[in-house]
Amino acid sequence: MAPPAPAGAHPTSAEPLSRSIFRKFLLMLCSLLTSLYVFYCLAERCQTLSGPVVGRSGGGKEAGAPGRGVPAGGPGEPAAWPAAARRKRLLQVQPWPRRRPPAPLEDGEVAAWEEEPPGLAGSPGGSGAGSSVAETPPGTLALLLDEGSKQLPQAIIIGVKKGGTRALLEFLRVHPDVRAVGAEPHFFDRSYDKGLA
Ligand SMILES: Nc1ncnc2c1ncn2[C@@H]1O[C@H](COP(=O)(O)OS(=O)(=O)O)[C@@H](OP(=O)(O)O)[C@H]1O
Repeated sequence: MAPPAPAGAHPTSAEPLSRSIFRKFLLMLCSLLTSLYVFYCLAERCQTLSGPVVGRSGGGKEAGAPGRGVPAGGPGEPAAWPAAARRKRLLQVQPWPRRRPPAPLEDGEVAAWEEEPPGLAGSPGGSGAGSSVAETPPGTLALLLDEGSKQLPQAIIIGVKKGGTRALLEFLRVHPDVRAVGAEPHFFDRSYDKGLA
């Protein structure tokens, strides 16, 4: 019968083998956890840098298509994303408040309306809202809008006659993010009594 090994004696062969396996297992576990953490961080990063959404209405009609509301270099170009985000705010839908407009201005004239409807395609000042104005009889603000959409213009040009309002309208129309009406609606001086409906 063998006496028990004294303290500090050389361990048996089975003991270092189990320790070696345990160390390898720990090493593999640490590597696995590190890999999972890195993968998680990369997934979060990719989710944050996902492509911008342009517009809210119109489905995928203009999303990814060249033109209004899409970065010039394509939807996947990171350098153009900040500009696209700003444009997205410009193209967001503005709610249509159900209330009467303020009192008409004295000695004032509504010269033109500027609007930026969401998801509108086409050239600025072209056949969009401008053609609606030309075809719809005056008296309602609906004539400023495309069919099926209701929204107030985001900007209104107000000025006296011969005050240069037409020139201002034409200058603004040049901007690609401005959709201007084709004709002056004269809402406050001609159609105010009919309301917004
Ligand atoms: N920047 C600038 N400087 C000087 N004059 C200018 C400017 N922009 C427009 N105009 C003149 O303004 C006149 C047109 O004004 P409106 O567009 O307000 O006319 S309207 O009342 O809407 O029909 C029109 O004048 P008339 O040609 O005498 O009618 C324009 O020539």
